[in-house]
Amino acid sequence: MLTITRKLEFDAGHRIPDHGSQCRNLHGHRYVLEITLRGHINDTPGASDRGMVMDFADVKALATTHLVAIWDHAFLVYEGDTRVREFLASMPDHKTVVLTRIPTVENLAVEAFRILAAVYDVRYGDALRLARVRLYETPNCWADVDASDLQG
Ligand SMILES: Nc1nc2c(c(=O)[nH]1)N=C([C@H](O)[C@H](O)COP(=O)(O)OP(=O)(O)OP(=O)(O)O)CN2
Ligand SMILES: [Zn+2]
Repeated sequence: MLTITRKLEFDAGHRIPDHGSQCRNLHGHRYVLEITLRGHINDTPGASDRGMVMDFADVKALATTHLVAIWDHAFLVYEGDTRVREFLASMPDHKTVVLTRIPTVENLAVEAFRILAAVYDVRYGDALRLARVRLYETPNCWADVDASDLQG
């Protein structure tokens, strides 16, 4: 078994409602998402992905469908942030994602892990596991969620 990692990027707005400093303001980030998968190298003769744990193009496609396309250019808002939710709802067709937790990078990384882990569980079972999600909020700030962090 070994791991591979695919990096994707997306832009999103957020705020941390009770933050004591400037992060309570509406602002955005170019988030960098690193998806790490653990599996065996495919050695099936003639297979398109022979020699690979998973084709990076397929890693990208799955993550885009189930997460990145949904969060990209959206405003990620805490469900309890009623003032901002009302404001966003007043704008026709605004792309808003309502989250059950405050959109810190820690909570977003956990949510991303849960979404992607469910996708890999259904498709691949034990053959291919989501091992880690790393989410950068800025080049200097990030959160890691490892599979062992969410067990139990
Ligand atoms: N533990 C956390 N701390 C902070 C979070 C977070 O999600 N988890 N988020 C923020 C702000 O939203 C913001 O994204 C961070 O801004 P800032 O501290 O300014 O980050 P920079 O990398 O731009 O900092 P520099 O000092 O400019 O390098 C705050 N805290
Ligand atoms: Zn921020």
